[in-house]
Amino acid sequence: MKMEKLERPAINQLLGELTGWTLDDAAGSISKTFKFANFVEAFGFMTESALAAEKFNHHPEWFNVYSRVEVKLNTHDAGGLTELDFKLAKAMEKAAAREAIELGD
Ligand SMILES: C[C@H](O)[C@H](O)[C@H]1CNC2=NC(N)=NC(=O)C2=N1
Repeated sequence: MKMEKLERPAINQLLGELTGWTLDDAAGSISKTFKFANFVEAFGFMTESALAAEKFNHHPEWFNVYSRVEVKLNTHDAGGLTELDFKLAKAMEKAAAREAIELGD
């Protein structure tokens, strides 16, 4: 997996393959707030995402209250976004889809 910091055209292309993620250009990160039906579903999502994160050796910055999980992804080693962030974002999308109900942003 490449660890080069991505430039804006590549970021826009990869962002287009995701749903509901926001680019913070200044911070060099992407964010999404996942909302579930309850804490168990939110935590199921976090558990599955954590396993993906370990597999990729790429870890999210996130904040959970009850059924809401706010996620921010960037590559601190590269000082911005890399393909790893988008790989993890896709894995998190899959993990969210596997929970019974994802209420959206
Ligand atoms: C030493 C260790 O492999 C690195 O610090 C990894 C771990 N997980 C990571 N996670 C994220 N999000 N960014 C990184 O740069 C990163 N680096």
